[in-house]
Amino acid sequence: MSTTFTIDTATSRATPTPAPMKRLTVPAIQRRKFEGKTTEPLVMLTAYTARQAQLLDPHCDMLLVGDSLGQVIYGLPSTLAVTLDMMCAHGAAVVRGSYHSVVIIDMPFGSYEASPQQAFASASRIMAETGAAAVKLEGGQAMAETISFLGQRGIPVMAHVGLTPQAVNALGGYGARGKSQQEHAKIMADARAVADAGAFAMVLEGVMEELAVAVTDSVDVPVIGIGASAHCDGQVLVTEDMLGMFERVPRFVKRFDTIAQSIDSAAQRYAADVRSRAFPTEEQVYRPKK
Ligand SMILES: Nc1nc(=O)c2c([nH]1)NC[C@@H]1CN(c3ccc(C(=O)N[C@@H](CCC(=O)O)C(=O)O)cc3)CN21
Ligand SMILES: CC(C)C(=O)C(=O)O
Ligand SMILES: [Mg+2]
Repeated sequence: MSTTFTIDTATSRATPTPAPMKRLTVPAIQRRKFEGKTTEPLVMLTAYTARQAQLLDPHCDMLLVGDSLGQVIYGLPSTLAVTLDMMCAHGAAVVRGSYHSVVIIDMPFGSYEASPQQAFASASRIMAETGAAAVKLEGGQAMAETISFLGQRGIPVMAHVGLTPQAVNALGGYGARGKSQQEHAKIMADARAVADAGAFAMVLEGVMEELAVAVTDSVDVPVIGIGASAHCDGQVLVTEDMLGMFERVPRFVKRFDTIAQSIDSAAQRYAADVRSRAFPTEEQVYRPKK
């Protein structure tokens, strides 16, 4: 009896046939907007490692390698110091760990804003080194030309409007956006501009709910909310926030577990067992067979 193998085009690795699940595509995600009011919302979570991707992948439509890894993985104070090297290393790991979800990689601060040409150089490196399906970048009207430039050259772009964390210094903090009439109009114009420029979907972060509903109803691509509205076409959260890794989280996070407590408890019991020589026992040491 011989086993047949499939070469996974995303990972170039041989996997036993049949593959567990079919890979979703960017056009399939974009089409979800038009499949009617009964369509289920799109499910997106962040992933930064191969094993995390493996565990989340079967439950998601999209996995985002977010620049939030700066804070979550590297202990940085904001996303501003995240580099292309970091995004490529974690992006490749997530693609290796996933078979089903569309993998999207955040473009880090400083790697795309100067010109469409700079954005293409950075995005093409991300696509080549990771095997991801798309990139995400922050900004509205100011990024429309860049989104269209990348799209025309074969790089699908997810936009990110509303609270854009890479602009934290200009915004003056991480507070909700769209409270004034002026800000409401600006964010609505940003959403329309990125949709018109050909973004296949957009993240809408940290905005007043009324604005989130209006944006979702005003653009013809999926709007993925975070601190936005249940009316959005999908939702995203940072996985570590959702798992309860942190004591303090933004208002928009729902905690589905409390893994910080599990890790603390396990480390405490490991330390006690080492100090009392209760670990290792005969189960964990190598002895000659009898
Ligand atoms: N772990 C994590 N989760 C995120 O959602 C996230 C990141 N990191 N890093 C990148 C950005 C930064 N984001 C943030 C960061 C802080 C708040 C926050 O503290 N929100 C407060 C209100 C703050 C204010 O009013 O000034 C809240 O209670 O919602 C929100 C979004 C969202 N993104
Ligand atoms: C919070 C999501 C949308 C993000 O951009 C990130 O994780 O970096
Ligand atoms: Mg981000």
